[in-house]
Amino acid sequence: MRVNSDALTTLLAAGVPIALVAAVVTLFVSRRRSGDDTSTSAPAPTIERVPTPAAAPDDDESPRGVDVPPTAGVGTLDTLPEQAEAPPAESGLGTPELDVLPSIEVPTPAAGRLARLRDRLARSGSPLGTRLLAVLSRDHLAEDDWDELEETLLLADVGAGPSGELIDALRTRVRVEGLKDPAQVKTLLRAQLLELVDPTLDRSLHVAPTVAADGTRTPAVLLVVGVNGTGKTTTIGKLTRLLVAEGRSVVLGAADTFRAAAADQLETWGSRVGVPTVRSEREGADPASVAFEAVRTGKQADVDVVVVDTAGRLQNKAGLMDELGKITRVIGKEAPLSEVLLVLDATTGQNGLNQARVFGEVAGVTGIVLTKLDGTAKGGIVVAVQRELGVPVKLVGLGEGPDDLAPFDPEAFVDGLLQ
Ligand SMILES: Nc1nc2c(ncn2[C@@H]2O[C@H](COP(=O)(O)OP(=O)(O)OP(=O)(O)O)[C@@H](O)[C@H]2O)c(=O)[nH]1
Repeated sequence: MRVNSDALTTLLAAGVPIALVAAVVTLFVSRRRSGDDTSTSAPAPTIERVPTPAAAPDDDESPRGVDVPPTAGVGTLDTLPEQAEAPPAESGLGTPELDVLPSIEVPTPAAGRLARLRDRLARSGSPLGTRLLAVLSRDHLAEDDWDELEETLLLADVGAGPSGELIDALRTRVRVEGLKDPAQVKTLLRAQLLELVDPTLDRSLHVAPTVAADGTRTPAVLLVVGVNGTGKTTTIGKLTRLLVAEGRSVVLGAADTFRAAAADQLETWGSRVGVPTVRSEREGADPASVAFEAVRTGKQADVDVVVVDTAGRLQNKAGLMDELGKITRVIGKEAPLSEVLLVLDATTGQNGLNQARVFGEVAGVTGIVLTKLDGTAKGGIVVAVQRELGVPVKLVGLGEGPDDLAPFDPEAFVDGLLQ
């Protein structure tokens, strides 16, 4: 690793306890994986931070100056005792200072969430479905009616291309089949909308670690990108809960170093469900360094998934490309990226689509998370953004609550629109 004198000074000033704390995270996670149950709620230690130089790849993109706080190893354990446990005395960490922190929460499983998606869409008034059905149930559909239908779709952010396709398909079938009965019209509309949303796309989240022939496991790495304020950190928090609810072990990487509060926010989300966060104590630290350390820590700790948050607060495409390119290259030294999730705010309409286009070009997006779907009746953005990027919406944000994130289900979504 080449380190210039400034960087060296910074490195020493930052004090980097990577090896030590990674070992603690490893101990914590391996205990959790092995299912050890410490049913007594022993308070866990606060680990003293010891400056240790970070090992890193041997080039200019070497990560440095990252702290790996043992956030998971803390808590009064009254719900999931196996999730947070003090390292044993033989770990060489010395006498731990005892600390009492909040209990670890039990997130709700994903299963019940799809129904909530339907409820939320229905409660949002869903003018798309209601207005479409109101027009389609008229006795004779004149040219103006078809224009009104198309306008309704456009207003719901479905996009010009898909709206035109849906109207053409509906027109043909209504004419050919002579449909009048509202129930039949609704069934037809449902089928057409579903086709637009495309139930054939693979919406599974790739979160399984890979296992080499020799049995070595490499965690799945999820990189979360998007413009600031779209809900990246919140989404990672919610997603972490979803993963924990499925029994997966997780490490978070706070590579949004632009704002110190973002790392605090992520750490808080993680600690609520016993998940550690790798972060830098310095605002403005190299995001790629944090990302690298998070993945390396996740590997050492043998976790299932590493989720990396990013800032997305860049002024231009070239800067964004540089930063995300560096993050992905540096992560790639440790593990392949399993998913690049683009977080988009559903309420931003065309602006969101422009963002999607840029991130799609620079970040190799594999899935979309559409947040704040609870705050808009314009569900058509699902169709438009999938068309724009050619990748599926995999998750949707349905509120600010900790479990308001659901795997996207096309049928539940369309039914929600048509309620
Ligand atoms: N209603 C609603 N609010 C949401 C949803 N997801 C996130 N939010 C809110 O959106 C706001 C921004 O969320 P953050 O997670 O901080 O956004 P970010 O993209 O990480 O922003 P930066 O850290 O500035 O890059 C917060 O107030 C969240 O509570 C959602 O699905 N529904």
